[in-house]
Amino acid sequence: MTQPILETRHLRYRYEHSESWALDDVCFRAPKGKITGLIGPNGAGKSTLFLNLNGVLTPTEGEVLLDGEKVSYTRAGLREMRRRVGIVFQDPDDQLFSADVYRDISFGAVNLGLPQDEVRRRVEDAMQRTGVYELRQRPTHALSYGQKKRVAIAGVLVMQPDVIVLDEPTAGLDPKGVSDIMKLLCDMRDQMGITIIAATHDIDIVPLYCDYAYLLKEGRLLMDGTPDEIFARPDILRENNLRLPRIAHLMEILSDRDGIPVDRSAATIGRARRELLRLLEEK
Ligand SMILES: Nc1ncnc2c1ncn2[C@@H]1O[C@H](COP(=O)(O)OP(=O)(O)OP(=O)(O)O)[C@@H](O)[C@H]1O
Repeated sequence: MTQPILETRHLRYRYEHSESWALDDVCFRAPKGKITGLIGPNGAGKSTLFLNLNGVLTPTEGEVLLDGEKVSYTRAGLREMRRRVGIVFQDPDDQLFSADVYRDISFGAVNLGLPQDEVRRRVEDAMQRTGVYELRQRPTHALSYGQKKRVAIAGVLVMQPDVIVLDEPTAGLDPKGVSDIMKLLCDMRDQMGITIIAATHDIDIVPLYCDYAYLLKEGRLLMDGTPDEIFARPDILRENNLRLPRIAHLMEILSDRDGIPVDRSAATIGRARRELLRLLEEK
């Protein structure tokens, strides 16, 4: 793995009045400039981990490191952490509260005390990148769900973060909305070098867009690796109520129903392509 920009070491978190650990001994490393997926069933601890990753929650035990430095939970340390690690909640209505799109996106930059010109420059850049420029005067309540998601991402981009953490970025979107939002995240990685961490129940996102992934269950990390490594263990995914990606289902159908001798565990585009090319060459 390349150098992690954000890391937890033996992180444990227990909510007040709770007897069990929401996170237990979690060693999570987000490689710099990559997209890391976090998959896991309901209640696995994904949201709790995210809130620890940007300082909204303070670890009960263990530590969080940003760029190799232990996070300081002083006022200044937390302000710096929240500027560098942006969070996008699952429901954009939890994030948008200003009267119109422009004001909502500018909120964080205004709060940083930046000069007006710089605020305007950052907001315009964020609106262009997220494709919401045309909506800038609209009231936020008059936007579609997908548009609200983009505005929420733009509001984080104006902070010029190093890392953006997104809870279920594709939930509630139609298929085009899903590919548009994932393309936006890939562009932010490729053009701006932003590290992306995304929690998702949408397993198809992992082989298509993620560079690395973690599987979390009942507060513990069960497995991590590249998509190829993760999907080489379909038994573990099935045990945890996660289905295989569609690519793997296709390979299973070709193998089991049609009797074509492909490796039925090929779950990523790269492996499926290699399998199909191998077959063509053998013909
Ligand atoms: N405010 C809270 N107080 C007490 N327990 C909580 C609180 N929030 C979450 N929990 C518990 O912590 C554990 C992890 O929850 P969390 O919301 O982090 O999981 P998740 O993976 O994000 O779930 P989902 O996929 O359903 O959003 C669960 O057992 C949950 O009941």
